[in-house]
Amino acid sequence: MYRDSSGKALTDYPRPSVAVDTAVLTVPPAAGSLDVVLVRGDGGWALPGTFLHEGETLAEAVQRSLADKVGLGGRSPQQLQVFDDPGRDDRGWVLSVAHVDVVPWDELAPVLEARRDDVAHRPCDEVFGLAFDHDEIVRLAAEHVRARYRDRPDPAGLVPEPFTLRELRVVHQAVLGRLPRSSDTFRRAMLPLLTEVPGVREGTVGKPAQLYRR
Ligand SMILES: O=P(O)(O)OC[C@H]1O[C@@H](O)[C@H](O)[C@@H]1O
Repeated sequence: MYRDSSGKALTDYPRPSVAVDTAVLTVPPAAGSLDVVLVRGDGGWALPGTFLHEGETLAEAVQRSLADKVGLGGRSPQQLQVFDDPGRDDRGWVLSVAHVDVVPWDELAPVLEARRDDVAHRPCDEVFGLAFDHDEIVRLAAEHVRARYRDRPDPAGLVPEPFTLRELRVVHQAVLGRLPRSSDTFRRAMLPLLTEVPGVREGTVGKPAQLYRR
């Protein structure tokens, strides 16, 4: 076993526990907001998270926590930031590696329905009083996703393809929490980044709208 010059092994020094947490974000239809998935735990509502097990990667721990606490599989959340305030968990010294994922509503809805007593979604901007420092993780995750949506058409793939410019703008508005820009400015910024596909969407009012993909 490795020992340093004073004869101590790594286990002779105080070590933090490591946890992972994930902000799973989505846009529910008609809600007009960027929502986060919350789970009911012993300390109240929280992000789905867990302690890292021996021999496990962070990505494996994230997938295990999403499967166990939300019932969500097949996702690969992205690392956001390490939360390392030594007092963040009053049970002891715990670092949390925060992750973020954006999941289309159609994929999330059946999962939420199956666990509706213990899993919920709330607008990110209205979430306060979560366990640990999870409020802060939600703020950071929302900022991260909003920054990605500022100049790119639906980078997380929330709008099913093909879509009209109006459908795209509605989702951008929900993610950003406000009207992104005038519809003309939005059109000018997004059009060069979209591929026109054959076909139009017939609406109840106005002219049929052109369809696009990312
Ligand atoms: O909920 P359990 O599994 O008890 O502990 C994991 C949580 O402990 C906290 O530091 C982390 O933020 C993570 O959410």
